[in-house]
Amino acid sequence: MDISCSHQDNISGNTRKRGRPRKDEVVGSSHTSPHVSLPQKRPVGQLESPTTTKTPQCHGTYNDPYGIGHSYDDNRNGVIGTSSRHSKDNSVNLLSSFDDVNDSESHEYGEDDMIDDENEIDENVEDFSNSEDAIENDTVMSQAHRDDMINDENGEEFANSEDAIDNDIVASDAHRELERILNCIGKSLRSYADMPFPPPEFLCGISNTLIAEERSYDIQTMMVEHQQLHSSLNADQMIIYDAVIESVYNKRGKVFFVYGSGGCGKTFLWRTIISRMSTSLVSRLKQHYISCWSTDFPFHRKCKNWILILQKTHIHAFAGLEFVNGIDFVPQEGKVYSISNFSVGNTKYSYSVVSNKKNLYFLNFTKMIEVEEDDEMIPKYKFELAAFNTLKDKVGDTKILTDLMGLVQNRLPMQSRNTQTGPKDVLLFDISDGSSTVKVTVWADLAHKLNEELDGMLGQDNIIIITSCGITEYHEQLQASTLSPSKFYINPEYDAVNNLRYRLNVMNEPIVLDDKFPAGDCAVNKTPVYNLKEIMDLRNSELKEMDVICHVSICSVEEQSKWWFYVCDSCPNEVCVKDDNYKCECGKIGSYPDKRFKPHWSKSKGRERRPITFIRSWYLSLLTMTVLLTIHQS
Ligand SMILES: Nc1ncnc2c1ncn2[C@@H]1O[C@H](COP(=O)(O)OP(=O)(O)OP(=O)(O)O)[C@@H](O)[C@H]1O
Repeated sequence: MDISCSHQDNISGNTRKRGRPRKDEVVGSSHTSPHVSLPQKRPVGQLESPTTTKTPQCHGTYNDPYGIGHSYDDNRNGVIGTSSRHSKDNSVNLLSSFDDVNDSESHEYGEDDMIDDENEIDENVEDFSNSEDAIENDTVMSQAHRDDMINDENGEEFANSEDAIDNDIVASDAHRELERILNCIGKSLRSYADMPFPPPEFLCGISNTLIAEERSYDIQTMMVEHQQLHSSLNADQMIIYDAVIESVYNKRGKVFFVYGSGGCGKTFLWRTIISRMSTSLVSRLKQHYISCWSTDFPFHRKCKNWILILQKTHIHAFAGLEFVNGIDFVPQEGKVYSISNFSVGNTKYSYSVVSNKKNLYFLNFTKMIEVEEDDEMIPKYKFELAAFNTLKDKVGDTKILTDLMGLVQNRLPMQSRNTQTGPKDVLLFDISDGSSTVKVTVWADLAHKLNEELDGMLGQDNIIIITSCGITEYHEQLQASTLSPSKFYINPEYDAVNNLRYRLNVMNEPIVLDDKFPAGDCAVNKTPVYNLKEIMDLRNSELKEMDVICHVSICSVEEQSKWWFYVCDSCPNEVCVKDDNYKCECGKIGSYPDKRFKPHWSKSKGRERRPITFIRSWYLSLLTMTVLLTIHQS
């Protein structure tokens, strides 16, 4: 057997031969060798060649500046890797964080499997309270839900819903037809910069032939094929396989040349790698599932909406009923799930519940597995809390719904309101941020649930977070009203809640500092006490992990360098203070940004300086118990 660079047809030859089997193809039947049949398989390294080396050669020395799939236009001459054609439509995007999702291109796989319901709010939602008398305004909101209503630049409140839908559909249909015609002559609307391109759901069945081919692979079949092929790889093939997969999964972007004589097993290896790629179409993401509601629109399929918290932020996911009915468990809020084989697309519709510009689409073959061990890297909650003094801008905003936080005040007994769909129960109360109040109307079942929970918490100051509200204004009084995706959280363990509580306390009473040094507990717990030198020496000890209490004297507080900063709750950027609010480049204005720390500590004054990162809970105790105390005392 030889493996050589000159093996032309390895990639540039007939792609069907090298490609993945279609749904109608039988695994293993797409390629047979005239020399070696499978029952008498002769793995790489055992096949004879009189002229060339028997050892497969694999080089992975070139970095791909663009990442897999964009690294080389010409992948002939025995280059084994992921061709741009494959990666473009079946990319292996190992998304490890939300940033990756943000950065990833829109992926759409198999239109039949796509969820085409990207609408945002349930038609049957409880809607905005009417500014007049807090009666819900079903008409306005349900029209808003059906349409992509937007505030007209000229001041016209909302477009006529039915017309807007029709026009959109007609336009998209026309663009689809144009695209189909252009495809016939090998062109596309995308070639014309000024021409709009129809949304993916309108492209069903007319995609570019290559894309259509790529989408027609049967994932289940490919998984079985991969298992079969992979289990047959010989040692040499396995080394190359591992190197390629490692590069792809760790985004190293290497280019590999695998060469050898005819019949030595290059194609076999190629098929094994490609079948692996296609079984991991897109990333695996761990996420907290936090919220669920249904949409059911006249022209869209039913769909579950989930809000998923990823490592840095959260995202709106759509799961079609085929997927929901196909899983044998009900996802539970707060649990962590690993999901794979989903699609990522741009947010195109109004009434988003999060500001994230990407959505996840669960496909029929998306996998969702509960993760038992939570490494606590994914936060339990994630909100985009709006500052009260920015709410005026959100009145009538049909783009992004609003999360609010405040102290519950002036709760009225449950009452009933007449609406267009009949009488509905409402719970009315105010929330305060210490300087202003917002009137809140909670509708129907959510109202009963909230009322019950607040009844059980009488006599204490309750801080509530209400998500996905609509904002209205009446007589200069801002009002928030719950909608279908709205949820409430009373006194959740969330930084912003602690901040607000602290702020409210500061406003009402003098700060009391705890003058007990926490290290006093060490005698009780028998935790060993080490000085700084002894702690540093622990680096050389065999102990891998231990709890210590460290007594340190703070000689000075570094005032010049910033050792913490505020970050936006919509994106990871640092925010700056402007007009009593925190403003981010992304446009978000908030009152309760998250804090990030980048402290340094000194082994001794002026000498070795070590950057360390503390998790927030450690810092809070440090701040209240030590740093604040020291500052005040000195
Ligand atoms: N590890 C393996 N286990 C079983 N069969 C194998 C293995 N490796 C290769 N084969 C078989 O050996 C035959 C030749 O392999 P393959 O077609 O991959 O070689 P090749 O190097 O691509 O040949 P050519 O350069 O002529 O295209 C095929 O029938 C293939 O199924």
